[in-house]
Amino acid sequence: MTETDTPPVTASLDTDPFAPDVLANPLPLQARLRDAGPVVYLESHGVHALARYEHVHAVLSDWQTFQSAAGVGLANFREEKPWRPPSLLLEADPPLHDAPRAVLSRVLGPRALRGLRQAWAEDARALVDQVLRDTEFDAVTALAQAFPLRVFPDAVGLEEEGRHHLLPYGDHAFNAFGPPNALVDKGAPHIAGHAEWVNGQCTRERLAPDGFGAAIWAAADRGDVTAEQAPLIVRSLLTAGVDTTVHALGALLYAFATHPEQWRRLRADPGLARVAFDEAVRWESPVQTFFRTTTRDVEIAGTTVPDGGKILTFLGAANRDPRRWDDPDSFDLTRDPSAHVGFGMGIHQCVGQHVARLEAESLLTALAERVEEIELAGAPRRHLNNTLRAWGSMPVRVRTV
Ligand code: HEM
Ligand SMILES: O=C(O)c1ccc(-c2ccccn2)cc1
Repeated sequence: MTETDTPPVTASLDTDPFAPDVLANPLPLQARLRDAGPVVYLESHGVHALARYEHVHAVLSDWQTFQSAAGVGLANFREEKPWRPPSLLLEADPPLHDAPRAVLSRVLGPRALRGLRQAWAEDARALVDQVLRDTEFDAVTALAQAFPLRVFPDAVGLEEEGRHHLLPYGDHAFNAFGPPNALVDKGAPHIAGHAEWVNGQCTRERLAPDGFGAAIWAAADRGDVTAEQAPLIVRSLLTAGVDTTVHALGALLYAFATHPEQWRRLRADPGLARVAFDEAVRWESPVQTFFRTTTRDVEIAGTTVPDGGKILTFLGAANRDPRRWDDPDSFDLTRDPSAHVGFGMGIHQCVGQHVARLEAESLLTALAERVEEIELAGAPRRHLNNTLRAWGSMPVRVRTV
């Protein structure tokens, strides 16, 4: 065998990316994964990991070779029953994916949201005025959780009673993409109660006549999707649309509380609110990882992954890849973050991203009008989740005008 015949050896690591200490601070493992090679075999779960921007982008852009229908978690739906009926968007490939996606693209699209802009801006100002009666508060509970939970359930058309089920339902759903570890065990005893309320809210009669939910049922009445599909499409909003934005807003507030010069830049130019949100999503990546499943034996950068193999894409690592980003670890409003993979990439790229951006812009604009300085008033505490990077609490101190 000459030198050139020797096949490249695939790097492997025995670190568990879903271990509590790694979830609390994933940055060292992300750097090790990026540097170990384009593809790294994770012995802990028998999967192949991608942490460099180039390969994460390429895999998410090729839905035929790297499918979603076998699940986007560690569980392989070809071998085991999902914990709940699969999502018609997230856990479906074309053609099944096409009609539900087209419906949500319209229901959640920028044009549909124009009617919410004024109301959300006013609601954000009302919340901020109320919170700023104190100069110290917990930014997670008072803002990052409070604002989405004030505006999003109303926009969907949910009943008032029972909305406390939303956060724990989503938290369990995102834990369930990981391995069956202690985080999944913690949520399992309660998920039936949360799911009963969530699934009940997806039925036509329990939805207000003028929200995203009613618009999905109207699409079923038009025949764009079937009446059987409509409740599952509404369920997508309730699963994917709450915890993600709560933790993205947490990331945004943490970024500004630890970068006073960037806060001054935003106050000087409030038009930076939207780019600030995307830079926070790149920098913290509230959605850290998820999987794809190969549909054939496929070679990725010299490593052959067999058909049915699970590929773990590290969005957080890709969003800080020095091969793609200058000074990736800095939170910097002068950069163009638009190519980040924090909302995914390709046909499954987040269909709710415009809703998330409008929530963030509404809240951030209201804060920038009144808060001259914001800083941490104590050590923030992480909330651990197998998929989400989140803050459990974040004491802050503000100086207002
Ligand atoms: C900052 C907040 C958010 C982040 C970081 C986020 C992130 C993501 C990511 C990474 C994906 C791709 C998953 C994959 O490729 O398998 C995704 C898909 C999705 N997101 Fe979001 N999301 C956010 C907010 C929302 C909101 C507010 C909604 C609903 C209103 C939503 C609904 C969905 C749905 C339905 C999908 C599946 C799309 C498809 O498979 O075609 N997300 N999101
Ligand atoms: O359609 C659903 O139920 C659903 C849609 C999207 C997600 C998701 C998964 C990973 C990263 C971001 N979002 C979860 C659930």
